[in-house]
Amino acid sequence: MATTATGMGKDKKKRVEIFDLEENLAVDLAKFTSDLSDKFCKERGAFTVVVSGGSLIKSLRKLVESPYVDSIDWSRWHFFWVDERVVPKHHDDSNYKLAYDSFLSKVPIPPGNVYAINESLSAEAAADDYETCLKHLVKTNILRVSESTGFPKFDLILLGMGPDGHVASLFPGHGLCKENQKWVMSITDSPKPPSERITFTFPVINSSAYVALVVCGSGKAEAVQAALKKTGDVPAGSVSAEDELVWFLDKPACSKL
Ligand SMILES: O=C1O[C@H](COP(=O)(O)O)[C@@H](O)[C@H](O)[C@H]1O
Repeated sequence: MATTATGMGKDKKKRVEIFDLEENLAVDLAKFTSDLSDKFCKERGAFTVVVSGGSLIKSLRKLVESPYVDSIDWSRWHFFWVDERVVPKHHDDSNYKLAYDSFLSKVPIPPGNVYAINESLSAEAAADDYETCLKHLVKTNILRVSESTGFPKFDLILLGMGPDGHVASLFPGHGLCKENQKWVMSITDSPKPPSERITFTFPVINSSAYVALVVCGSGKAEAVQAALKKTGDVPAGSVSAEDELVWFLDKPACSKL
């Protein structure tokens, strides 16, 4: 059972969905993603999807089950990471490994449509390399560009949020949160290990057509409150989308609202 929260500001492009159980959140998130996949595959013959690491990946588990595993046109998916740790792909800290083990290994997305970072490079070079890859995909019309911002416009970005309110590898008080030129940046002083990472910048995240911000658990309730009530400096509060931002929350995560 989901409740659509009101009184969270006047932003018509923002919706807050609250679920009694994380299980129900996962069911709704799968339908939301599948509906967008159908829409964009029909409209433009491709679906560009970006994921974070962390707990988000577990909440995507219903997509790799019936009916979605058989009904989604996986051949048209293009799969990206909003942030990645600069570690080997088989490392337990790798966001690629996390997504591969419980998602990518279970669905037939063409391997050429899965855009992992080149982790053999330095963090700075890996960020430049990923940005170059995105620019190539813009040239080949797989990735759109936002008419209003000039930044790449993904169809859907699926984000988690840390207990401190960080999204992607954009941490509270870090200068990267203010970057307004680059598409992908490196960070070598991440407060959460591992320290070396790459991350999409806010202009890229906020130029996405749709963004889902998926947050569960009481440990994140204060950051959810600060982000939604705009009472604190938490990066998640700066997330927006060109068409729609949807917060998917379980009851414990919104216990302070
Ligand atoms: O370090 C990271 O943390 C965030 C949040 O993770 P969670 O396990 O608390 O949901 C994640 O979204 C990000 O991709 C990851 O690199």
